[in-house]
Formats: sequence, structure tokens, C-alpha cells
Amino acid sequence: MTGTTAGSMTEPSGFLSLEQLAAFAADGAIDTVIIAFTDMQGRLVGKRTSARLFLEEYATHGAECCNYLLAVDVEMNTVGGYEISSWQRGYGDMVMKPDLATLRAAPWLVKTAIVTADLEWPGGAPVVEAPRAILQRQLDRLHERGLEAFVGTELEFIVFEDSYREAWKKGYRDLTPATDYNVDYALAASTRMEPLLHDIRVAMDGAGMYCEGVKGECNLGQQEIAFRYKTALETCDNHSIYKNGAKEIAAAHGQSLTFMAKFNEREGNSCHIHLSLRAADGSPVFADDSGAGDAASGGHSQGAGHSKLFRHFLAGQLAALRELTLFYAPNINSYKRYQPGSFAPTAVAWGHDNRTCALRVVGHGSSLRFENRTPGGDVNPYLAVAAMIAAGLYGVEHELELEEAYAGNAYDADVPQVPSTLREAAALFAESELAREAFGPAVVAHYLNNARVELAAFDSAVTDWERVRGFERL
Ligand SMILES: NC(=O)CC[C@H](N)C(=O)O
Repeated sequence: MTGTTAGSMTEPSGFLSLEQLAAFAADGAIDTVIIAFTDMQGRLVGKRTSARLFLEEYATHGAECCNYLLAVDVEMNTVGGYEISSWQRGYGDMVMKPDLATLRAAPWLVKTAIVTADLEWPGGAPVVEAPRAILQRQLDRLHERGLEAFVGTELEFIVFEDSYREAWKKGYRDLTPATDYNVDYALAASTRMEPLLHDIRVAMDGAGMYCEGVKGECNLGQQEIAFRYKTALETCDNHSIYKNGAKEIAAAHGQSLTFMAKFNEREGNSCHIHLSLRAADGSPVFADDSGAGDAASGGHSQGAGHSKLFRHFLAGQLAALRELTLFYAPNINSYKRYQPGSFAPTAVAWGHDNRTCALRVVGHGSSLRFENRTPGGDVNPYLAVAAMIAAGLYGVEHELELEEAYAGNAYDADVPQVPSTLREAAALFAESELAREAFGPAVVAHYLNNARVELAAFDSAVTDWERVRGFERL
């Protein structure tokens, strides 16, 4: 329920119907509409259009963009190896088709609304490699079983006093973090960042999100803003707009913030993803109040209240975590987070409210859910949530038995480990039958190419680390 048609223009939901947009455009309150989608790297891309042209044309027919937006590297270089987009194919167009249920105000931008688009080829066929389409395919598989996924994503980020342009000029060296020490739950030190954080929270509320609050984290200047869970698609749409908006608002404050998974050797930026399932009538299906769950786990208290579906779904997460890590950790840098004792996971294990495991089970009854702690702040949420659903359905379809919960420090556990490099994760993804079946061979090939491109770029780069080690001493 996004409130697209209900309510008056002043309804605080932030979402807009076309009629509301037309009224705002007529009185000059909104003159610009951004048509946006999330690219392979998880970034919001698209274009700004006049509200008038949007209403007259783009809202129904969509707007064109170059198809290389799903095939460039992080620096927007054209790179080879993509079936759908190449010099050979002339880098033609694809069409951004607005999902009008997502039309919303963007109050941190001047007189602007924003809409999330799906991608189509000029003939109308869907672009199956688009992250939103990849998630939708997994949501369709859930719907076929009468299930709906609810998701919350928890992005951490680090705030700096330097503007983005200053940070760039300095080569991202010697930046000034917004605090000088660990600010986990610290209120006084976080207050220094509150003018920025407050603006972000209020702006996102104005764009239809439900901001629950903010807390300091362990790295210098590190924070996490929490949002209320929603359906999987709504959360991923919100995630992308929030992430982009937070950077824009930081820039407007003359500051910068980063979601990169590991900025320095201190704590990284995570993006824990919480997921639960409900039946079509809205009833939660992870919890089992009948006691049948207890019987299946031999009456052990750890099985208490967990449905068979939950146990299979969670067993699927464990079974598939390593082969789907590419969708949780898409960059070279993502893997630097996975350090013992860092609160980022190394153990492919699950536990009850155990932050040393990759999968942490929390809540009970209708709030029962699991948290995947593997993704970092650089994750593409559509791909990660798609992977979690694919993994869960694999567990359900194969009726996988759930192992015992891990109790204790899983950093010391003799269990399978989260892949420690992009190269390892890409190799596991390449061999994954599950990935091929769930996402289709075209998607697997597309995202493997992206990994290969990143690996090749890194392999040919000479880093600061090498220079510092080798310049004089070697
Ligand atoms: N809140 C936490 O558990 C910290 C998570 C940690 N920053 C990570 O990168 O995973």
C-alpha cells in the first residue's frame, strides 16, 4: 500500500498520484520529475524531465536511456563481454517505464518528484538483467506459493567534514571524520552530525519512507539510520532513493558520507537485511504456534515457534550463502569487511540473536525473521534480496533440514566460511546450479562479467599499499 491514489495533496505519505502531481505542477510546487532506476552497481541513475513532459508523455510511454547503463563499470567506462550492450550492437536505447505506484516527492531537491522505473527494450520486452526485474522474478516465485516477502535493510555509513569535492581532491586521504572516536550509541558526539542526520531523516519521511531513528556506530563518524520494513520491492526502491538522497543532502551540507563496505581498517559499513514471509492474507508463516515446530526439532527449545517453512527457508540460506555471496558482496572492497571480531561475519552459521553468525534469527511470533549480516553498504539491494529468496526457496523445494543453531563465538567455529575474495565468490557463483536455475543463464552471465571486469581492473591497478611497502624497503 503506497497511498498513490488515496489522500489529499498534503497527505504526509510522500507518494503522489498523477492527479496530485498535475495539481502540484499547475501551482508551481513541482516542476521537475526524476525518472530513475538502480543500475548493476546499485546506483540510482536516470534523468530529470520537466513535470509537464512527464505528465504528457513519459508517465505513459516511458523515457529512453542508453542501454550501456547496465553494462558500464563503476567509472562509466564501456567494457566488453556483455550480451545485451556493446559497440557491436551500437549501444542503443532501452526504455525507462515509470512504475507509477512509486511516484513520490523528493523534498530535499528543489520542486522535484521522483519515480522508479522498470526497464524495457524498445519492443516492450523486459530487460531481464535489470536488478529490479531480477528481484521481481523471485517475488513471482513466492507469489506462486501464496507468499510475500517483507524486508528491512540497515545501511551504515561514515560521515566526514570534507565535502565530496574536497575528498576527491585529496585522493580520499587525510579526511576528517565527523567524530574522533568510536560513537556506538553515543549521543553527545553524534549530536555534532545531527544537523545533517536530521535533514536526511525528515527528507526521507517526506519521500514516503518511515524513518524509525538513527544511532551511532563503532567507526569514527559512523551512523545507521533505520527505516520500517516494507514489502521487498518497496524496501529496495526506498533503499536506493535514500542512499542517493543521503549523499545529495551531505553534499548540500558541505560534508560527505560513504557507504563503501570498508573505508579503512576499522569497522566496515554493513547493510544487514532482515526478511520474513507472510501468506497472502497477511498472516506470518515463519512462526509456528502449534508446537509442531518443536516436535520436528526433537523438542529442543531452539526449534520452539519455528515453522517447517522457516526451517527449510533458513537451511536454504546456509546451503546457498557461499555460492550467492557475489550478490551480497559485489566489489573487491566488500570482502575486506569479513574480519574476525569485527561484527561482520566469517562463519556460514545461524544463531539466536548471535551477532557472530552470518545469519541471526531475531523476534518471535509475528516478528520472527532472520537477518543476513553478509551484505555491506555497497550491496545492490535488489540482487541481495533476490538471492535470499532464491536461497530460501531452494531450501523449501529440497526440504533441507536446518542444522542446530550455533551457540557461542562463531568466529572460532569450524564451519564453512564466507568467501574471502571477489575472485572466490565469482568462481562459486559461476558453478552455481541454483543461481542458473533461479535467475536464468543470461543474468548469471551478465553479473559474472561484471565481476570479471572488476577483477581485471583491480589486477592491473597499483595500489597505495604496494607503494608504501615497496618504494624504499623492497
Ligand atoms: N551493528 C553491527 O553489528 C556492526 C556491523 C559492522 N559495522 C559490519 O560491518 O558488519
